Amino acid sequence: MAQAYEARTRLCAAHGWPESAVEIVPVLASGDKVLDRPLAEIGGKALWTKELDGWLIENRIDFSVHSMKDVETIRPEQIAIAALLPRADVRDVLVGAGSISQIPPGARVGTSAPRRAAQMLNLRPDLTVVSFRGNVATRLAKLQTGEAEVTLLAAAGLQRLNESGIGRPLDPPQWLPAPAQGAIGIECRVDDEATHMALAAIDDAPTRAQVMAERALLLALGGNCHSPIAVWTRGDGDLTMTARIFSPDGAVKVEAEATFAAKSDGPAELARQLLADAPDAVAVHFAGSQA
Ligand SMILES: NCc1[nH]cc(CCC(=O)O)c1CC(=O)O
Repeated sequence: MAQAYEARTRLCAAHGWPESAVEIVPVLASGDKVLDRPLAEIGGKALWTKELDGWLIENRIDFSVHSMKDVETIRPEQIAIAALLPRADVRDVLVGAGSISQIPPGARVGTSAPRRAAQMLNLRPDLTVVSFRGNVATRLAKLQTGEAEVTLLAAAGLQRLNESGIGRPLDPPQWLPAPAQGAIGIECRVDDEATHMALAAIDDAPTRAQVMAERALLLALGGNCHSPIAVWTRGDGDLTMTARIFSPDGAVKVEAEATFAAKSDGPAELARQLLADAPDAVAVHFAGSQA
């Protein structure tokens, strides 16, 4: 909802519209309904877009607002990513300890994200990962009740909830975010030219360059919610991308870095390099290119 309000504010400001020109229709995603199992188990990312995609295609809404981290790499052909809002803080924050090295030996890390679990176990093999789902408030409550000592959350999500005081940001290159983390995307029907044009006015070019490159990397890796992929991209016209893939237990980490032009096949090339360098223990978790 915070993302939807931000999208409305930017859209109305760009066109001089009153906020009443945009009606916000809350739609509960299945990912928010099923909270007792890890996302990877119940079907992954489509859980965040399925309902809204249906509403959009059936003309019940004119555009939908998503956290791009939750949007699958292959979209329905009727749907266009019409705008990407200026990217917020891409970092994860650590809650429950002042730094990764200060986490008590053998502590439990609450997370259901394969990327966060593998990345943490790679740095701290002594830790134990426990499954942690739900919204920010639920996850923080689980820390309070002692289900885990530490957890990881996206800084962008906390900022949108006015909770940016929580936790310690984890800086790249030690800790890398998820593909498209911190970016809000707005989608409309491909054939709705008026809405597409209205939304194009608030599209942020550097964010689009980075997010599309990260989505291209994910696609070329054949990545999904079961595959721990972390990536950090900086730049605009020329992008520098650092990408890591892990074995689920964090024991193996493969890294590659490259600088390439936006919209080039740089991300696919980087993906090929990662998969070529990955031992079978890691590569087996990826479908390879053309996923
Ligand atoms: N469904 C998880 C999810 N998807 C997007 C965000 C945060 C906002 C963002 O990264 O844009 C979160 C919460 C989290 O990872 O802590």
